[in-house]
Amino acid sequence: MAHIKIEKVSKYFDDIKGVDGADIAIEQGEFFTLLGPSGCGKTTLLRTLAGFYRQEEGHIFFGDQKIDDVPAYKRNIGMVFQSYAIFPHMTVFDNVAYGLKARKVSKKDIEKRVLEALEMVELTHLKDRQPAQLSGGQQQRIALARAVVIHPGLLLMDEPLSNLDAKLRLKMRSDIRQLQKSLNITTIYVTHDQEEALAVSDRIAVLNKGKIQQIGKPHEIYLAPKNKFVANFIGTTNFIEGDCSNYKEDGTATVQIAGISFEVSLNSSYSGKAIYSVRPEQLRFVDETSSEPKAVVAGKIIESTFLGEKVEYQVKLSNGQVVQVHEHNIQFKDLRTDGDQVKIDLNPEYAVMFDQQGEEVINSHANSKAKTSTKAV
Ligand SMILES: Nc1ncnc2c1ncn2[C@@H]1O[C@H](COP(=O)(O)OP(=O)(O)OP(=O)(O)O)[C@@H](O)[C@H]1O
Repeated sequence: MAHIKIEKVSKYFDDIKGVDGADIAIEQGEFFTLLGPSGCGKTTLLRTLAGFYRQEEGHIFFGDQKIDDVPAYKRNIGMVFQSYAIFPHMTVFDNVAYGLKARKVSKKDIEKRVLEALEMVELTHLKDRQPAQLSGGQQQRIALARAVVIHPGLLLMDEPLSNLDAKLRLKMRSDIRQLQKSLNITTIYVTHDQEEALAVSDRIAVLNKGKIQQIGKPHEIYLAPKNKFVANFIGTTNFIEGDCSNYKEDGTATVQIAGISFEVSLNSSYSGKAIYSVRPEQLRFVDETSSEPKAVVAGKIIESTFLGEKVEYQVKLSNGQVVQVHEHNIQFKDLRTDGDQVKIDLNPEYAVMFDQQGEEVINSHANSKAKTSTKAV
């Protein structure tokens, strides 16, 4: 049985649907991330789970217990927010002890558990300090210790790293993940940062306008996006418009893109405009020696940016469209410069093709062979 089950939950603010029919089942110990742009409903869903909002539709279960009518303070949830929300007038120790005192835990047990929690976040040596004497990263660690010290059944984190600088963010996200794994706490994490989501999550739900677009493991979301929104929101991709025609019994059809045409396998019959999505690192330059290029199109490099581990090229195709190509493992001899004429394999094997509206995947691409868990419940 799922540890947390969100069943067709909708939360309205007058006529705005903050969350629209969310269906999610989360396993014990899972690190589950709600990812999406500003205003997509991440915080609303988190606050509904916490019991700060009451959903208008649907139900929430913790195990087999329906908790729709359980007040927030009885849900046994630990929370960490973007603003550290720690008490400025209390010491680090007292901040962490707060939830235990409220639960009338004995003084001896409070001492033991607070020290354990501070040890986990490596703050034992600062236990007598006031929060104002601590850095942002240290303050967020107090918030984390305070959330886990109550031994919550569920840990909710709302953009906990957004106030930290880039380097500290990387360190903290890996610390959070390790702590979460070692405690095996089911965690729901909110972020709008797709790289962060890919790095920390067991699974991700991508939201847009209150609706879940896709649920899957990080690689599934990245390699097999279910619609144009997800392909665009996660990572970088090239969208190339084309036409799909001539569907045959064997499941193949002809796609015309950027002045060339080639065969693709479709999931089912389709003809009409299509949107072809291919990631910059999946595109490759080809020459006479390349093995089996499938869909070669000519172009000219109009901008190259050397970034050490990779070079990012902007390539203008012969039909005028500009695509991004990222090359890794660069050797001196491979470097290309502005104005170079190149040929690119549009590589249908790894591309995802959407219908004209960008709502459905129409091709059966290599990535669809990966097992996907896009079903919500
Ligand atoms: N208290 C409220 N009253 C009215 N509308 C609200 C309220 N809270 C959220 N909304 C609306 O509900 C939608 C979802 O908001 P929410 O804060 O959940 O988004 P979010 O994905 O967390 O965004 P952000 O990343 O900017 O925090 C938005 O359209 C927002 O304007």
